[in-house]
Amino acid sequence: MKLGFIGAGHMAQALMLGFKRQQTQSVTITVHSTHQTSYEPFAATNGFQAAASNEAVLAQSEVVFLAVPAAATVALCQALAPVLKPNTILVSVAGGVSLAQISHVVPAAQVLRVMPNVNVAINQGMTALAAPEVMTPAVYQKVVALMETLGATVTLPEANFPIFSAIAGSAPAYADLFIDALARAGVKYGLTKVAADQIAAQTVRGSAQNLLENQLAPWLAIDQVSSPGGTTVAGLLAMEQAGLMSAVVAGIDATIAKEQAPS
Ligand SMILES: NC(=O)C1=CN([C@@H]2O[C@H](COP(=O)(O)OP(=O)(O)OC[C@H]3O[C@@H](n4cnc5c(N)ncnc54)[C@H](O)[C@@H]3O)[C@@H](O)[C@H]2O)C=CC1
Ligand SMILES: O=C(O)[C@@H]1CCC=N1
Repeated sequence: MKLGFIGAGHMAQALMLGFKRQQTQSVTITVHSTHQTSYEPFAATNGFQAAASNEAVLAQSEVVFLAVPAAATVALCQALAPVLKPNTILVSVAGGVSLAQISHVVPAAQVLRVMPNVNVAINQGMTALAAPEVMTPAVYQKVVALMETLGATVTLPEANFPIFSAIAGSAPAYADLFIDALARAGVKYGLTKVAADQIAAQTVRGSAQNLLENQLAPWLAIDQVSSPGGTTVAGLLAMEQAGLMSAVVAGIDATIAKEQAPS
């Protein structure tokens, strides 16, 4: 399948690297962004085609990912409208930009909204897709199958995108913050940061895999670690006293509030 990318920042690069790494579908990638110095070397290093313009990406691609800053997405679609081919599928990854806002400026286009996270780069992503009412199921399934090569997917109503974006799109940063906090505690007690980072990351990876493989609710796994009268429950209670769960929920509240009222 011929894939195109407009934008070559963090999200676009994660998607392109994931598509390069997966072995389920045969894909070719064409990319353009406003920063020549970033997309041209990236394309050359990875065997992708660097296009001279956004229009050239459109001309060469069946599915085009729009991965520019959210605030630039509608204007980008407006600029692309005159050169859009009717069978091109546009896939917007922009947080907080609705299908209605995009379809308003490209009414004849086949547009889909997805929310991936950066873990798509290693085919461990979590991606939501919103199925537009006007798109045929076959076209929609084609994009679902494409995104499934990058990790897990879920179809959600667009109304759920802000919460999904918070607990999956942004959450790699929040999970990394927790890992960093564990590691810094390790440094406090004498471990090197390099060793502590690895220990904390592997522990969190194992815990996530345990929940998924055994379909365990987190609280059940927490109980398994907490020996009666032991160290873990003492740590858990101190974390709760410091407001860990409330702090996380407050962070998610702020994430959603920002998406719903971008600056
Ligand atoms: N970074 C992340 O983890 C996630 C980001 N997103 C969405 O992905 C989009 C991009 O975010 P990032 O990659 O983080 O930003 P970024 O700032 O790293 O990348 C933006 C890219 O867009 C390019 N660009 C800007 N205007 C352009 C135009 N008119 N034509 C062509 N290229 C243009 C820039 O040169 C740059 O390559 C945003 O809409 C964001 O909401 C969605 C999910 C997760
Ligand atoms: O920070 C952001 O706005 C984007 C959307 C989800 C993850 N990153």
